[in-house]
Parts: sequence; C-alpha cells; structure tokens
Amino acid sequence: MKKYYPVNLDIEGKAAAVVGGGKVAERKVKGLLEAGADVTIISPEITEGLRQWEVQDAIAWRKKEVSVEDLQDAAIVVAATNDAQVNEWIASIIKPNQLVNLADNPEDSDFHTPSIIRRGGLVITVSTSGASPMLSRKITRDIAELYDERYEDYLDFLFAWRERIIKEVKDPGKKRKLLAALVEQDFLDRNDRDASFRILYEKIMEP
Ligand SMILES: C[C@@]1(CC(=O)O)c2cc3[nH]c(cc4nc(cc5[nH]c(cc(n2)[C@H]1CCC(=O)O)[C@@](C)(CC(=O)O)[C@@H]5CCC(=O)O)C(CC(=O)O)=C4CCC(=O)O)c(CCC(=O)O)c3CC(=O)O
Ligand SMILES: NC(=O)C1=CN([C@@H]2O[C@H](COP(=O)(O)OP(=O)(O)OC[C@H]3O[C@@H](n4cnc5c(N)ncnc54)[C@H](O)[C@@H]3O)[C@@H](O)[C@H]2O)C=CC1
Repeated sequence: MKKYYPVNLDIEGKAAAVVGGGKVAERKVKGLLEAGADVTIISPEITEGLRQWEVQDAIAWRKKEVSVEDLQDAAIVVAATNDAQVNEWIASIIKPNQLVNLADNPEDSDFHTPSIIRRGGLVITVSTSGASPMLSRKITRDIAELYDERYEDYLDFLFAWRERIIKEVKDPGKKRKLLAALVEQDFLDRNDRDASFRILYEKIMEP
C-alpha cells in the first residue's frame, strides 16, 4: 500500500473545481466549504443540497459536462462523476501543480479525504489509505466519544495560555514545565480553568 503524507491544508480562498453533482460531490463540497475554498461545480445536474448552496452564492455552478478550461485555474480538483472514463480523463489532463482526488480511484489520486472529527481547533482525521472508508468512519465514531464537545473551548483555553507563555516566559525550563502543566487532564473539566491555571502559573514563575 502507498504511503501518504498527512497535512492540514489552508485552502481558504483557493479555487476548487468539483466535477459531478451527486451525493459524493456534495460531501466533498461540504468539506471544501468548511475550509473556506472557492468552489465551482461542473455538472449537468446537481443534488438539492448543492442547489441550495448555489442559490445562496456559496458555490458557483457550471451546468455542463466538464472540459479542459473548467479545470485550468483550480488548485484542487475533485473528480466525482459516475463515469469512470471521465474521472480518468480528468486525471490525465491535470497539471503537475494541481492536486486531484478521484472518487473512484484511490491509486491515481494525489490525495484522499479522511474521515474527520472537529472540536474547534482540534482536528482528528483517520485514513486507511483507501483500504476501507467504512473503517475510517467507524474509528472516528469511536474516537468522537472520547474527544467530545468539551474539547472545543478547552482548545481555546490551551491556545490562549500557550500564546501567553511563549510570549512571556523566557526561561526554557519554566516554559516547558508550564506547557506540560497546561495539558494535564484536570483542566478539561474545570469551570474555573483560567483561575486555577493562573495560580499554577504564578507558582511556577516564582524565582
Ligand atoms: C480513497 C477515498 C478517496 C476519497 O474519496 O477521498 C475513497 C474512495 C472510495 N470510497 C468508496 C465508497 C464509500 N466511501 C464512503 C464514505 C467515505 N469515503 C471517504 C473517503 C475515501 N473514499 C478515500 C479513502 C479514505 C480512507 O482510506 O479512509 C470518507 C472517509 C471521507 C469523504 O468522503 O470525504 C467517507 C466517510 C466519511 C465519514 O462519514 O466519516 C462510503 C460510505 C457512505 O457513502 O456512506 C462508501 C460506500 C461503502 C464502501 O464501498 O466501502 C469507493 C467505492 C465506490 C464505488 O462503489 O464505486 C471508493 C473508490 C475505491 O475504493 O476504489
Ligand atoms: N470516494 C467516495 O467516498 C465514494 C465514491 N463513490 C464513487 O463516486 C462516484 C460518484 O458517486 P455518486 O455521487 O453517488 O454518483 P451520482 O450518479 O449520484 O452522481 C454523478 C454525477 O456526475 C455527473 N456527471 C456525469 N458525467 C459528467 C460529466 N461528463 N461532466 C460533469 N459531470 C458529470 C452527473 O450529472 C451526476 O451529477 C461514483 O463513481 C462512485 O463509484 C461512491 C461512494 C463513495
């Protein structure tokens, strides 16, 4: 099996072309919109969900079969038609600096979309390198119970304090100690997180 390189891409404002307008295209568009991409759908027909986004101006729709010009300016291309030959043709005309995802062909895709859990800034993704998308979904559902909604504002708490520690604490030993103390579980469930961490902070910072 191939080894993939996992990253979290910033695609805000980047052009994404999604070819096909079925349920798979709709799922890929949802993920692209969540990340702020500039999405264009190319398909003679689209689902009701995609149509809603088009009406709201959240995506653009070219009501046609795909051709070369539709893909030229896209940083990311998703080929999600139900015609394997069309998807394969898309892979063959893509430029080396474009990234393509083929909904029916893991081997020839430049990237796969993992199964995702988002808790504010916490993003947990699972991939099976194409072996079993259903297993990815099962695993994220199991993990989702462990890393539940509480993590959303917990992440804000960690982010704010980490920024402050990095800015204010010059002593490397104290900095490490504070950053390690921050992630100790008991802050997750405390209502008085900030107040209790502040006490610890001041104690560690004592000369
Ligand atoms: C390689 C990859 C490329 C990509 O799409 O990026 C790919 C490829 C294919 N999927 C197929 C089928 C299904 N995919 C799903 C669901 C998901 N598929 C997703 C990702 C990926 N799917 C990438 C690998 C990720 C990995 O390895 O983990 C998820 C995780 C994320 C997402 O789609 O964004 C999302 C779950 C999201 C969630 O709920 O968390 C379901 C279930 C359903 O739809 O309910 C089925 C039907 C059941 C079955 O077939 O297993 C087929 C056969 C098509 C056919 O029959 O023709 C192919 C092609 C092939 O395998 O050749
Ligand atoms: N990667 C994944 O997660 C999954 C992938 N699949 C694969 O994804 C593909 C699409 O699945 P669905 O969305 O369920 O299919 P669908 O049949 O609902 O939608 C296909 C869409 O492609 C459009 N289309 C067909 N030819 C076109 C062309 N030449 N140019 C532009 N658009 C064109 C159709 O108008 C339709 O909107 C299938 O090939 C299936 O094998 C299926 C399930 C999950």
